This record gives sequence, structure tokens and C-alpha cells, in this order.
Amino acid sequence: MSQENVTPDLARERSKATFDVENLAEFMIGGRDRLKRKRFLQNIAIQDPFFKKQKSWAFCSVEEQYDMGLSKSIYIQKKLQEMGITDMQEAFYYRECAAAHENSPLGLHYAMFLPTINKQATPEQKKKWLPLAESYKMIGTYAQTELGHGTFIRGLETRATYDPKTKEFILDSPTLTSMKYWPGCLGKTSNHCVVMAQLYTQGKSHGPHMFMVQIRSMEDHSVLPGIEVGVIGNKFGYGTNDNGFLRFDKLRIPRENMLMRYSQVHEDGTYVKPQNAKLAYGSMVLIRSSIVSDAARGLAQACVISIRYSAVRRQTEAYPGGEEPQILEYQTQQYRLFPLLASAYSLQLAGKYVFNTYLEVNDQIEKGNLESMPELHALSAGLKAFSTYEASAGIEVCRICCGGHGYSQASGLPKIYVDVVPGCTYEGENTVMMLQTARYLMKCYSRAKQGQKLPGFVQYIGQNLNKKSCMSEEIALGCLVMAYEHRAARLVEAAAMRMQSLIQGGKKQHEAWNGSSVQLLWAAKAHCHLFCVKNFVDAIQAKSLSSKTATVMKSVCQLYGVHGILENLGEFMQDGFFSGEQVGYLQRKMLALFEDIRPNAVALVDAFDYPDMVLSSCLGRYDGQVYQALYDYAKSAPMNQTEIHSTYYKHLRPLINPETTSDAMQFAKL
Ligand SMILES: Cc1cc2nc3c(=O)[nH]c(=O)nc-3n(C[C@H](O)[C@H](O)[C@H](O)COP(=O)(O)OP(=O)(O)OC[C@H]3O[C@@H](n4cnc5c(N)ncnc54)[C@H](O)[C@@H]3O)c2cc1C
Repeated sequence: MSQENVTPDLARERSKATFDVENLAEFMIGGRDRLKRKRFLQNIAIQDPFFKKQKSWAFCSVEEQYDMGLSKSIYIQKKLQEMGITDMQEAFYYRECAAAHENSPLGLHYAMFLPTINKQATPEQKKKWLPLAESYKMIGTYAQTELGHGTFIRGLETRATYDPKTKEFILDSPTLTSMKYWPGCLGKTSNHCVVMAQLYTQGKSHGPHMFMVQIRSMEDHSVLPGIEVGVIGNKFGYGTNDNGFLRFDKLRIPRENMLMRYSQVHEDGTYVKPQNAKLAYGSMVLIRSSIVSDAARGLAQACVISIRYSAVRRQTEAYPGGEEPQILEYQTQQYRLFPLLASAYSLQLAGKYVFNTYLEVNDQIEKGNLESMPELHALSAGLKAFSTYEASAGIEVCRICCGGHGYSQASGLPKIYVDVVPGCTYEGENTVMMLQTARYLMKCYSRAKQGQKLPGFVQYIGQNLNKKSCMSEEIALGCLVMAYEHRAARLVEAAAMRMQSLIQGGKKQHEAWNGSSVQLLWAAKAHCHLFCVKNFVDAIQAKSLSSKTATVMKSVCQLYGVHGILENLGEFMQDGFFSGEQVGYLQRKMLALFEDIRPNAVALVDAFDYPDMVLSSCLGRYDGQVYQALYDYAKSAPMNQTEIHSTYYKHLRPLINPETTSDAMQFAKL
């Protein structure tokens, strides 16, 4: 990044750093070559005049945002083709910079439509659809959620009834609540979609299955007969995405349009069920691990913005007549921002772990060996929820930490927030995800109680809970991990005991589940939190970290662990695991860690290696020239392009000079 014009405050911060930023940036991305390649690709986007001339999305209407999003996505795709980039990770680096937080209206085509064909279609279906989808003749999305049901997939009402006479399925939306509602890229962009519908054949229902459905003409984009489709209207964010609704009126589609890799309907209507219903787990793990990384990235970017800005912003004389300190000097600012910085590192490492583990077991999944899947599936569901909650709440804190300017779109923070927060809902609502994880934990608990050995990471379940913490003034990483293991093991047991006592008291299984669900939620959260701490501790043992970087990362990791305990103290203290004295060690250590991290705070956010184009923030600029940037942003606002705004003639002039009312009436009629 250019060192030109960097404010003295940021230049001084960088010169004070005690570790090599490049070393940490390489570690986080997975090596020097990858970092170089990422920078090379992002630099192409940064230099491209096409992106430079784009209007700021913040000054656009939703329709303009959609238009701009589409034109950018198509341009980006062409560029990737021209550059011959087929590797997903490389395409991501380029797209991350070029799209700069713009949720692509073609996003679900890449993220869901193509992968669903790849994973769920037969070889013949792939041969037919993939060339069309890869060349954008077919543009598609994935339509599952309905107006009445999102979470409860078995409750979906869209029907696909097989007619053996014509060898077709009849797709129908029999009720108002059965219309598809929310799918991204559906309203105006897609001409096809994979639809999740209840399969009926030979008079029997076989549950939800996937069907390829053409909804618009591939010639002129007109909506096909039997289909009603449109956008759902403006949302909290996602202006570039045409989330839509879709209804079917007894639409007939060929039998071959059911995605038949795992289950089939024969010509005579005979249904063949999948060999293993858990085969869908693989795609879910993949998507959820990418959501963990997206959330981590959002939080990391918010930290870059708020920490750089806090190093530039000065406020309030420390003593009468004294210099105004950088707001980053305030301990309360450090208390709010540094744990979030630690969280951003932890979540990035967690996302990486789940993704890499998925890649390792993917071959086994394809061969139908799902042994390691339940653990990974439960972890990815919980982490998806844990990370999106943590990141959303953290981004909002980062925004508040920027004072008034954090509220301006110029800060980039509101946009990051609205991009990350729907991750709490899509691909499985967070509470429901946590309860899925809890279900797995309950199974593990009962196996542990029967004396069975548990796999890998869940071995802590069922451990002896009569221990006390080994924590000393030093705050050893091993004692931190032990504390998180103890808390998770205790909460898993407490939830299991509660379930058991409700059942023994005469409640039915589902009643006992609901009556224990708050405790189940606590247990699942503690499990995910433990994973993040343990994974962080393991990750920083990497040989590729220089000793100086490892020292700094140890402090960041300690802060992550210590702050997490202090924020959830009741859960760690309830059974007397920590003494009051030990809590004192933790509190003192947290304050000491703020002092340790303070000289490296800017370097630690620099190591995330986000160019200004990715951050799109006047406050988070690498050069720290925030005030000029805010002024330029204000000057570029459309309302500043005329001296007198049209509303003056419409509303203000008649108010100021009532005799001009008739003019106003004239104006209103125009
Ligand atoms: C921005 C955005 C993009 C989306 N994109 C797509 C898309 O591309 N394709 C698609 O098909 N869908 C999409 N969705 C829909 C999304 O997947 C659903 O909204 C999501 O699955 C949640 O379902 P729901 O809306 O029915 O929530 P509900 O299930 O109605 O949840 C409402 C509340 O009920 C609680 N609840 C529900 N069930 C339980 C339970 N069993 N136990 C305890 N509590 C429960 C939840 O915790 C939540 O608090 C998108 C949604 C958003 C916001």
C-alpha cells in the first residue's frame, strides 16, 4: 500500500510495531505466494478505470444499485475469463476487491445454482445443464424458503406431483404461504431455478426434493406461463440483490428435471430413496464454513476501519491545556475494540479450519463414507451461528466507537453490517443452528455416559467436573483452554440433566427438549466458543510465525480467551471453578493485555491486508486522511450538485413566503 501522504499519527503507529506485518499477513492467508497473488489480482481491480468511474452505491436508489451490481458482476466475470482465472480462491480475491461489498445479483448463480447442479445432478443432467449454466444461457438460483416456512423444510408446501401418463411433474403452489419468498437473484435476474418441493408419486408423499425449473424465456426473458415471479421489495440492505417471490400454477416440467443423483422417480412413478439421507451434509458444511469466513471478514474490516480511525481521531484534552489524545489511548476504547480485533483473528482461523477440514473429508463424503461428518456438520452449524452473531454485534460496536462519523455511510460500517447480519438468518436461522449443534452434543453426552470414546474435539464431554482451575497470574494458554472445556462440559451436562429430569417428571421428549432449549443454546454456544479458543491456541503454534509475531499473537489469543471468560463470568463461576482471586488475575491481565497490544494495534489491522477499495471507507483509509475524504464524500452527494434544491420551491418557499403557495401548487402539478 502506498506510503504517500500518510498522516503522522498512522506513520508513527506503524513505526512502533514490534512485529513484521508481512509475516502475519502471509500466515493468515496461507503463505507468501498466495499473498503476492492476492495483491496482484486486487491491484488489477484497483487500477481498472471501469471501477474508478462507478458512482458510490450509497447515493443510488435500489434500482440503480441493482443495475450497477449487475453491470459490475458481468464485467468482473468477463475479466476473470479474460485472465483465465478458474480457481475459486483467486476469483474470490479479485471479486472481493472489484465488487467492494456489493452483493452480486449473480451471486447465487455461482454460490448455489452451479454447486447444486454439480452435487445433486446425475452425470447426464450435468452434461445437459452445466455448459448452459457456465456460459450464462441459464442463469439460476436456489429457491427453497417459502412465505410460510423457512426453517422447517419438511413443512414446505410447494408440490411436485408425478404424472406417469405424460412423464411430467406438476409443480404447484397450492396456498398463499406456499409461494417461494426470499431467494436471492430470483425476482428479475434468473431464468432458471432449483426449486425445493414436496415430491408426490403413486399417491405417496416422499418429502422435499429438488427440481430444475425454467421460469423465464432464454430468448427474451419473458416470464413463462404457469409462473408468477417478482421482487419482494426493499430490504434492510442487499440493494443489489433482487430477492424474489415465485408461484407455480400447475406448471408441467419433464421427469428428467428432478435432480436425481441420490433419489429417483422412474418412468412408471416408482420412487427410489437415497442410500443415505445425510449425503446433503457435505454441501451444508461447505456453505456454512464460507459464512463463518464471510462473518470473520466483515468483523476484521470493521476493526480495520475503527482502529485506524481511532489512531487518527483526537478528542478531549487529557488535562486542561494538554494535547487531545488519539481516542485509541482511551482504555474504554481499547476495551471495546481490542477484544473484537482478537475475535476477528479467531473467527478467521475458525473459518479456515472448517473449510480445510471439509476439503480433507470431501473425498470420503463423495464415496459415501460419512463417519466424520456428524461432528463437522454440528460444528459448522454452531460456528455459522456463533460467528455471525459475534461479527454482527462486533461490527455495530466498531461503528459506535467511531462516534458520529460511524453513522455515515462514508464510514463503510453500516454497509458491512447490513451485509453480515443476514448471515444470522439465511442458510439456517442461528438459534435453530445452535439447537442442531446441541442435539449432537446431547448424543455425545449420552455416549460418554455409556463409557464410549468420543471422536476428536468433543472428547471433553463427560469429563470430571469436580476440578478447579489451574489459572495463575501468568494466564497460561493451557489453563484458558481448560477453563473453556470445563464450562462447555458443565453446560452440556446441565442441559442433559434438565432434559432428563423433565422426562422423568412426565414430559414428552419434545416438551422436554423445548423446556431445556435455553440451556441447550448455552451449551452449544460454549462448545463453539471452546472450539474458537482451542483452534486459536493451536494455530499460533505454527512454525511459519516468526518469534516476534508469535509473541504478539499470543497476547491477542490470551485477550480472546480472557475477555470471553470475563464476559461470561457466571458460566465459569457458577460451580466455583474459578476463585475470586483467579478472577482478579483475569481482570488485571485483560488490562495489561490492552497495554501490550496498543503499540501493535494498527499493525495488527494492517496485517488483514485489505486495500482501501475493499474497505470503501473514508475512516479506514490506509493513509488516514479521513477529514479530506469525508469532505470529498459530502461534496459528491447528489443533493450538493445544485445550489437550491427543488424541494425549496415545493415546500419551503410557500412556508417562508405564504403568498407563493399557488406557485407551489403549480410546481406540484408539474
Ligand atoms: C438476505 C436473505 C437472503 C436469503 N436468501 C435465500 C435464498 O437465496 N434462498 C432461499 O431459499 N431462502 C433465502 N432466505 C431465506 C432464509 O433462508 C430463511 O429466512 C431462514 O431459513 C429462516 O427461516 P424463516 O424466515 O422461516 O424463519 P423462522 O423459522 O420463521 O424463524 C423465526 C423465529 O422462530 C424461531 N424458530 C423457528 N423454528 C424454531 C425451532 N425449531 N426451535 C426454536 N426456535 C425456532 C427462530 O429462531 C426465529 O427466532 C434468505 C433470507 C434473507 C434474510
